[in-house]
Amino acid sequence: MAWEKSAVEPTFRPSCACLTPHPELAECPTVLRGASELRPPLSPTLPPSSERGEKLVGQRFGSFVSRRELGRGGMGTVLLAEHVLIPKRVAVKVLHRHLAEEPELVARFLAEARAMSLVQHENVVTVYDLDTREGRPYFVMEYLEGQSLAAFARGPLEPALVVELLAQVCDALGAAHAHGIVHRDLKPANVFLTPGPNGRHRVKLLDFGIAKRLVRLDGETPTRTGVLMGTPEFMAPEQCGGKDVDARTDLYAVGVLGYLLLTGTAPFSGSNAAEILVAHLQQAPRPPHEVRPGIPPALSAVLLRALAKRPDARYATAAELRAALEATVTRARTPAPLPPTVGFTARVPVHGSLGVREYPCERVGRTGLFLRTGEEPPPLRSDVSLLLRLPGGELQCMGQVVRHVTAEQARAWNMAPGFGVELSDTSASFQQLFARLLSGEPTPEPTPPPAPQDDARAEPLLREFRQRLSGDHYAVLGIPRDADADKVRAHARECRNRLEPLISLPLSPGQRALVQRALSKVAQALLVLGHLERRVEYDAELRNLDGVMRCLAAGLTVTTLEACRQRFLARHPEIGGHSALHLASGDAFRAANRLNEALASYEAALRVDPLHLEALRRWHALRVRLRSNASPVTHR
Ligand SMILES: Nc1ncnc2c1ncn2[C@@H]1O[C@H](COP(=O)(O)OP(=O)(O)OP(=O)(O)O)[C@@H](O)[C@H]1O
Repeated sequence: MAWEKSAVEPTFRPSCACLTPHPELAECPTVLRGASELRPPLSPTLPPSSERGEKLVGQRFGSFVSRRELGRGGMGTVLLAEHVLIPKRVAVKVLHRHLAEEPELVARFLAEARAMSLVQHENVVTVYDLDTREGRPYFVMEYLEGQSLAAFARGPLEPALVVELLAQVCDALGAAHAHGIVHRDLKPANVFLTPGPNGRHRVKLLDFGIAKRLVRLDGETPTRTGVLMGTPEFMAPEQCGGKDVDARTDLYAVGVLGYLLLTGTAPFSGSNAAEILVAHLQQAPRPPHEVRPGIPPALSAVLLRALAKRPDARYATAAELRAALEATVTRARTPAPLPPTVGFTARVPVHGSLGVREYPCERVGRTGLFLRTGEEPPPLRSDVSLLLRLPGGELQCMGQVVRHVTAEQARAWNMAPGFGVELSDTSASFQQLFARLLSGEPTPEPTPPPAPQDDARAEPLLREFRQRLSGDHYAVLGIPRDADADKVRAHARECRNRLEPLISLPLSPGQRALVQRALSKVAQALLVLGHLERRVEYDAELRNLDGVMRCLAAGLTVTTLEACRQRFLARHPEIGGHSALHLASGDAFRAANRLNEALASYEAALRVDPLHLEALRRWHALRVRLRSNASPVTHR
C-alpha cells in the first residue's frame, strides 16, 4: 500500500495540470502553483549522517532520563524516558540538531507541542511539558505502547473494526476542531493504536506537526503561504489547490483513511505527487464496495460523502461523520427482535463533595456502563465508586470514567447525554454476579465485596487526595495561590513522601490507580508551578494575579512576560482587546480619587489580559495603597 509516503511540502508557482488550454489560469480547478517546478523546500529532512550517531540515550530532559530511541521522523527523534523519582515513563521528542537552526521549523515544532497540549482528549496523545536542551527544543508526551495503524493494517480490515477506529479518530479530530485546530496530516502513520478496554484498540492521534490554528490574533497564518503541506494521498482538494482549509479538510482525510483501511488501496494514486493532487481535484473515487465486495454499501456511501470535492457537500462536523459511520454498522448488526434492555440505576458519590447522585444506567458490553445525565459528569479518567441498584439486589463496585457524551454529541448520535464507565473488576465471578442480579435473581448470600478490598490504612490520605485532585495544581499540592517557589518544591516533596509508601500496601485496584494518578498529578503540578515561565502562563489561565505577581517578584523578566502574554492572547482570540478601555477608566477613577472603583477597573482589565504589565503595576500599587490605608495605624 502506498500510504507511507512522507509529507511533501512542494513550493508551487501557478501552472495548470489538466492539460486543457485556458485563457485564465486561475480559473482552472486543477491549478497547482508550480507543480512542475518543485524546488527543494524548507522542509523536515532526516538528519545528516553526523547527527545520526549522536547519543541522546542516557541524557537528562528535565525530570526525565532517556532510556532508548523509539524512532526518528523528519522533524525529530522520539525517545523513551523515565522520571528520575517516580515510576513514570514518557516519550520525549527532540528536534533534530540541524533543524534547530531554522526558525521556521523550530516554530512549527513548538506549534506541534502547543496544538497537542491544547487538545486534551483521550484519543490524542497527551503533552506534559515543552522545554529546550542545549538550544534544541523538545517536548515530553505520554508514552504509547502499541503500534501505528500503518504497521497494524497490512491489508484490508473488517468494516466493524474500521468503523470502531474511525469513530475514535473522529472524536480526536472533533476535539482538535473545537479548539480551532485542523490536523491536516491524518494518515495511518499518525494514528497510534494502544491496548484499550476489553481487548479493543484505543486510538491516539499523533503528529500535529503541520496542524493549523484557524484564527490568530495577529492575523498571520501560522504556515507560509504558497506552500502545500500534507501527504498527497490524504490531501483534500482545497488543500491540493492551496486554498483555505477547515475542519472538513480533515474529514476528507478520514474518508481516505477509511477507504484505504477497507479496500487496501487509497482512492487516488499516481507516479508522483502532482498526479495524485490532480486526481483529488478532478477524479471521482471508485465506490469502496465495488473495489472490495463485502463492504456494506451504506458504509461506502458515507465514505464517498466524506470524499466529496466541495467541503460543503461533506459532513459538517467530525461528530456528524462519526454518527453516520456508526449508523452503518448498527444497522447491519441489529438483530431482530431486539432483546429488552433492563433498566437500573447507579448511585455515585458527587466528585469533590459529600453528596451522592443516582443515575439511570445501562450496561455496555461486558465491562462497561453508560450513565445518563444532562448535568456535568465526573471528570474523565476519574475513579468512581458505584452502587448498582439492580433488579435482583445491590452491587458495589469501582470503575473509571472513560467517556463523556455531551448534549451536542448526544443529539448528533441520537442517544442520551451522559458518561461511560469502565468497570475495574473484569473477573468471571463478578460478571456472573452482575448477570444474576441484572436478571432479577437475588443473591443467595450477601453481595461479596470486590476483591481485594480497599486498604483502610491508605484511605484517610487517599480521601484527602481524591478531594485535592479535583482542583488545580495549587490544590493538588495543598498550597495557596501566591506560594513561592520554595513552598512549591517543599510541598511537592512532602506529597511524594506521603504517597510513595502507600505503593507497598496491599491496595485495591481503585486505590492503586488513585495513588499512581496522585503521584503523576503532583509531578505535573511541580513541572508547571516550579518553573516561572510555565507558572505565569498557568496563572494567567486561572486569572491568578497574586501568582503572576509572585512570578515577577521571583525574577521573571519583562521580555519573558511579554512573550507569555502573546501566547496567552493567541490562545484566547475570543477575548478581544477590551483591556485598554478598562485600564483607561481605572486611570480616570484614580485621578478622581475614586480608588475602589479604579481598583475594580484594573481588575477588569486583568481579567481580560492578565499578563498586561502596565495594568499589573497599577493594580498592584493601588492595592498596596488601599490595604495600607485600611490597616489600623499602630502607635508605639
Ligand atoms: N508518544 C509516543 N510513544 C511511543 N512512540 C512514539 C510516540 N510518538 C512517536 N512515536 C514513534 O516514534 C517514531 C517517530 O515519530 P515521529 O512523530 O517523529 O515520526 P514521523 O511521523 O515520521 O514524524 P515527522 O512528522 O516529524 O516526520 C514513530 O515510529 C512513532 O510511532
